Amino acid sequence: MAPADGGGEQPHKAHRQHKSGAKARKKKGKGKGAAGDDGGGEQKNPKAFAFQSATKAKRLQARSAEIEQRRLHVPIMDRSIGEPPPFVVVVQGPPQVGKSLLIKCLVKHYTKQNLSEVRGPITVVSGKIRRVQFLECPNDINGMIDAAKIADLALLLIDGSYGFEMDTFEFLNIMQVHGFPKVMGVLTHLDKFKDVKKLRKTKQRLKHRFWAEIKEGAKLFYLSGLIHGKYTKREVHNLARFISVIKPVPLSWRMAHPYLLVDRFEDVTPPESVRLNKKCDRKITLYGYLRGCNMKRGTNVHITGAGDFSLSGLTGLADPCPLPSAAKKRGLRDKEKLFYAPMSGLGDLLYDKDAVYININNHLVQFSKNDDNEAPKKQGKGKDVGVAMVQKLQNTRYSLDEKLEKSFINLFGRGPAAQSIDSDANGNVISASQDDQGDANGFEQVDEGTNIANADTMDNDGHSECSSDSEGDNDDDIQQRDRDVELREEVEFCNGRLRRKAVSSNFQDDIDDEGTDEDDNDIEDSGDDELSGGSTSSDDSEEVGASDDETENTSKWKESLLATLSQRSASLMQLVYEPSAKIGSVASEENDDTEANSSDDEFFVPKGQKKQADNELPTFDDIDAEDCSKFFKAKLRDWSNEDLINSIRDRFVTGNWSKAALRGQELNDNGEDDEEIYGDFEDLETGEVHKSQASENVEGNGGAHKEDDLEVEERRRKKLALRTKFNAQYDGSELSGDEVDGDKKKSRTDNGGSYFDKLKEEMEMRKQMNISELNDLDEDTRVEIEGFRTGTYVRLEVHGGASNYGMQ
Ligand SMILES: Nc1nc2c(ncn2[C@@H]2O[C@H](COP(=O)(O)OP(=O)(O)OP(=O)(O)O)[C@@H](O)[C@H]2O)c(=O)[nH]1
Repeated sequence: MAPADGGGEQPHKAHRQHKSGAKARKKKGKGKGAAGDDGGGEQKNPKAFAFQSATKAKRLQARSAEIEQRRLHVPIMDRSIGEPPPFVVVVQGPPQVGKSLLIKCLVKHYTKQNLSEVRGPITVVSGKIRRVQFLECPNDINGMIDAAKIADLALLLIDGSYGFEMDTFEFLNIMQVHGFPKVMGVLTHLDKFKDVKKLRKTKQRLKHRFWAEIKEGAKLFYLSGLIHGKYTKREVHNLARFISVIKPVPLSWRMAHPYLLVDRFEDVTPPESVRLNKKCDRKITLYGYLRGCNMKRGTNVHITGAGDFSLSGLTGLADPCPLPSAAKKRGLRDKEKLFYAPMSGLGDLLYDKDAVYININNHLVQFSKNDDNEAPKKQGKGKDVGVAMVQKLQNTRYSLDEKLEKSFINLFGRGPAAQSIDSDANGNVISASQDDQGDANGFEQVDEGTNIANADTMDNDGHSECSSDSEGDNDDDIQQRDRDVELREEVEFCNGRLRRKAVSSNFQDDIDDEGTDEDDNDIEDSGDDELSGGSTSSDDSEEVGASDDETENTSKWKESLLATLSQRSASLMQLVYEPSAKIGSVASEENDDTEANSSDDEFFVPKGQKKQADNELPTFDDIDAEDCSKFFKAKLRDWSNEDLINSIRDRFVTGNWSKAALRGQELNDNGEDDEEIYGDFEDLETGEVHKSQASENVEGNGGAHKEDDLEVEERRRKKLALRTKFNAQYDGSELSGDEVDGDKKKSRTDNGGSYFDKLKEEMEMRKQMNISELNDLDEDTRVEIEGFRTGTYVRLEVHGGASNYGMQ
């Protein structure tokens, strides 16, 4: 049929909206909800929306108040700026439980690299903004104590086929003392169970025992067994996901002290001194990521197991395992899956303060003596100079001792040979150390090579059905269960070694025991979806006083600054732009009163003597020192003295205010006088107009001032921007703007939330101000004032204490 209008477009039939029926009603309701045009039923019938039961309302109120209270924590000053240091995962368990294997599997998961042996901390990049450092906890009590101090997450490995051993409980107790970090249990050797029912019961029993020890709902992973000598990929993947999302618990002591987990160390003692005296004082360098808080030069350090030392050097190095740039792409490309394990012989480059060491795999460069004839063939071309040199060095017939002996004999000849012998000796010493290193590397790499070959065959494993379950919890309550469990140690010989079984009377340890099936489905039901349930809140009771963080280090950093400034020769910049005297005066101005007023004679009085003169009592300013608890005997003003009280009377309402006003008047008068003295005047004879200093500055240096003003203005704007950004992110302010529920708001204020919010805001503001101020300084000055920031890879140099390092 032809269209009625004779061509054009056929008009579409208009949509007919439902005016009645279910659809229309639904739409109506929606519209009301969104626009709220007619106020809805709440306005029409407020009674219907009022609470029905007073008890219920009371309970609701109590609940919301409880939730609110739980939200509140005394804020801790977070001093970290920039990239955070890697997250430390300590893998602990009794001997032969599978610690090394688990670390190897996790490293393989994150980096696709096979680790031949687990030695020292292993750093891997696990995400765009996250690095993880794995550490195998040694099987002795000292090792456990050290590991507990630095752990952010502890993976407790338990031999499922045997049950709990004493090592696990010992480590748990140690961790309790050091501020409990996050803990996850991992059951291994579950493949030893042939009976499925027995396996299920054992899992159940161990899970409840674990919960009793840590808390209800603590995470427990099950590694069901090995496939080609490795844990199944799926289970490792699940565990890795957990590790990646877990949030570290902020422990107040750790956040207030700088510490580092050393992942590499070198003995840099001159070989000659070692030769002369094997027990001479060694010089060692330690490398690691700085954690906790900033660290300044001149700090004393404690090396666990060795003692206290003063630092001879502290340098910041380039990050050996940097985070991939966050902005570029969404996921992590294979190339960027970085890792760093210098003690395990992984990683090609090692950076030092003034050198870079390159590791070359032996199978790539076959310099060993056996390949003497084959090497040139493999190269295809003639011998490279470098290759020839290395092989020549390998072909040395005489040992170092022999050569030294010979050179000693030659020395009597007094000919030109004596010189060459000298240099020879030096050369030998150097090459000897290189040889040593090469040998060591070679040894590791041979191992690695064989392992890689093995692993390649392992990789082709099929997936087994995964039964990895994680027992999640949604409960944030960190209160630990009461330890009313009686624990007994039973030493027995099992699987070729002595094992210390942990037997508790409250829990049936007999695996063969047929218990009730009450929770049989529990394990299978809980799954990976509970990832987010893992975060627990920390116990903040000990974190009071964190708000004073800014001031607590004041006196210390000023002291060290003054000391360094007085010692340091003036740099070129200072010579050109500032007289060195000025620096001294600025520093002394900042320092305490006594030091500022001290004469030259006093300046050269040794610090110790000065203290003695003060009757060895700490000064008032020591209260600001880092650990103020030590200085409680500080000599404060004697407020029983009447004169002293009178001297400050004017500052109170009862004081003589007229005097204070007079004083103010005098000050103003003086100011005016000054203006009169130095103000503008016109020389009537010459007709020259002299202007006051101030106005001259304003006019004459108008350009410069404008620039200054602009800078100030810009800085102010920057600060404001930061503040707004912070406010926008901050949940409290968001709520105050958007929150509709008046009750909630009220309870927040009532519960002191606003107080904590204010504290937090203040702290954040202070931090931002510090950052913006410090960013204006050049790097050296910044480090001098602030110290090295957390997350920096630092190199510590320590001198002395040979026997303590255990490296004779
Ligand atoms: N059947 C079975 N064997 C396992 C399991 N986990 C680890 N193993 C084996 O247990 C042995 C010890 O593993 P490691 O990783 O060396 O254990 P470890 O805890 O590092 O041992 P130490 O460093 O000596 O304390 C290895 O041969 C593993 O293959 C498992 O779940 N089932």
